Amino acid sequence: MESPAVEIVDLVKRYGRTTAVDGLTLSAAHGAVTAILGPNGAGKTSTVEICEGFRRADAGTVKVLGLDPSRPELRARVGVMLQAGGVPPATRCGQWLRLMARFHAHPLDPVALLERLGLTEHARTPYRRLSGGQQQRVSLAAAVVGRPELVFLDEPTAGLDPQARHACWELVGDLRASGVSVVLTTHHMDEAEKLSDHIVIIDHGRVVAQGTPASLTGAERQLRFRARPGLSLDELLAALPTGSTAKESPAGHYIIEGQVGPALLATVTAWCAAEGVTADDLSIERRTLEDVFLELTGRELR
Ligand SMILES: Nc1ncnc2c1ncn2[C@@H]1O[C@H](COP(=O)(O)OP(=O)(O)OP(=O)(O)O)[C@@H](O)[C@H]1O
Repeated sequence: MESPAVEIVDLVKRYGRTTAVDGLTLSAAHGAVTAILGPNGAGKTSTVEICEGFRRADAGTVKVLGLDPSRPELRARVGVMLQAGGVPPATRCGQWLRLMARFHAHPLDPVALLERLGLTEHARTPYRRLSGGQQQRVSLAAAVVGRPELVFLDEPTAGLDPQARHACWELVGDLRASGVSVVLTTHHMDEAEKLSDHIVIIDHGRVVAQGTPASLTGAERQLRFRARPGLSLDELLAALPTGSTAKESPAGHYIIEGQVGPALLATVTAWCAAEGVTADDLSIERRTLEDVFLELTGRELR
């Protein structure tokens, strides 16, 4: 069996008294898109930057394309998109991409890449004069122009408008289709669900769940509605078939799980009518990745 593109075992990273990564184990398969999700401060960037060779681990092992991340030969094989850009401020983005392309044996065409990411008319603009979203796209282009075997994208669509976000998603889809392994971090659950083969949710520097998007969200459906906050869930549950669960999360948003079908729907609407409650936006849906994420990592702000 082919070894993973990235293999992390028992990784620990400390900054003084803060343990940012606390025994994290994960692997990212070859030719797949792996998304690392986690609340602010969960340890995503620390983990990714150790894989990129920018930070040193305090304990554990990390292998990137089978090699230690500090090995110089990885530079030609791995593309990196940093949160902070990493492009010299005075450099024109077209010039920067051409330079990056020259470091690689079989680069993508920089002109076509600029066009694809909507940067053609900004090719001669110094990096520091570009908008945040344009700078973000330049960093993305720089990460992939060398046609890497593996690419790390740290929050690639943060601050991008919907058009640019879609262009980025298409690019990631094409990378995957051409056999490139992609490891990305994101706070956008829809993006992770749409793009990834494998999702790893981390919190407090450890993996709390992982799997395919479908295995994480499950096949179970939920009935959801909005109504005034503080309805008696005990009374509602008493009216529902055994095995059902009901919760209010956040206030005024009700979620019922169990044998979700017409009978349950009828019971809920009848109960609401008897209580004089108007149930708005009543719908039957699958659990979303965001539901799973919040269940696993809580609602507390970090
Ligand atoms: N250079 C540093 N010095 C001190 N503490 C740091 C340093 N870098 C990160 N930390 C701390 O380590 C923890 C993990 O940070 P990290 O940037 O890895 O999280 P993250 O999951 O990428 O967060 P975000 O989603 O906000 O980007 C945080 O508590 C952060 O404050």
